Amino acid sequence: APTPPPLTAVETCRSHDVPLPVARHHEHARGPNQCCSAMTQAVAAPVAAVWSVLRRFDQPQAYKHFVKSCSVLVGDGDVGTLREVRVVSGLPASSSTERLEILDDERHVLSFRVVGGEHRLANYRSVTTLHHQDAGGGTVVVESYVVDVPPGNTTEETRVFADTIVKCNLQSLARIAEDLVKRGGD
Ligand SMILES: C[C@H](/C=C/[C@]1(O)[C@@]2(C)CO[C@]1(C)CC(=O)C2)CC(=O)O
Repeated sequence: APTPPPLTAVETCRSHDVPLPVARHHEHARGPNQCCSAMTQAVAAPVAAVWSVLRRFDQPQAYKHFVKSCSVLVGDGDVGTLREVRVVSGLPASSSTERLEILDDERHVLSFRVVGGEHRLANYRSVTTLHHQDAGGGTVVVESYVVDVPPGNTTEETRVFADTIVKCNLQSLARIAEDLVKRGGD
C-alpha cells in the first residue's frame, strides 16, 4: 500500500491534542523544492526535565548521538547564538553551522536553522515544542522541520532521511530526561 501522506504539523499536533496555539509554531512556509515533516515523542518525565536538556543549544551532543562535538562560534546561548556541530562518520555530512532562532523558556519552544556546513540538508529549519501530558505528568515533544530537497534526491528520500535522525534524537532526549529524573534530577 502506498505510504500515507505525512501529516502536516498542525494535524500532528491536533492528533496529540496539543493546543492549536502551539501548533502555530510548527507551521513552516514550504517552498516548491522543499519537504517538511513533524513527529511527536512521549517522555515519562516532567516538561522541566526535558526542557533542561533541550534548551542547551551549546550542547546538542547531550542527546544527539550523530553529533561528535559542538563549539559556540558567536553568542551566549540565547537567540542569535551560532554553533558549529561536528558530525560522526558514516553520514553524508561532516559539519553544520546552526543559528538559534527561538528559545522560549516560558512556552518551551526552541527553533534553529542551518546556515552552513558540509552536508546535504540546505536551509534546514526545525521547531521543537514541549507539552504537559494531561494524565501522568509526562511530556509530549513535538518537532517539525522544513528543508530543501537536495539535487539527486526525491522528497520522500529526504523526508525519510531527516525523519530517521530526528526520531533518533527524540528517543535519546526521552531516555536522557527519564534517567535525569530517576537519578533525582541532579
Ligand atoms: C536532521 C537534523 C540534523 C542533521 C545534521 O545535523 C546535518 C545538518 C549535519 O549532520 C546531521 C546530523 C545529518 C545531516 O546530514 C545534516 C536533525 C537535528 O540535528 O536536529
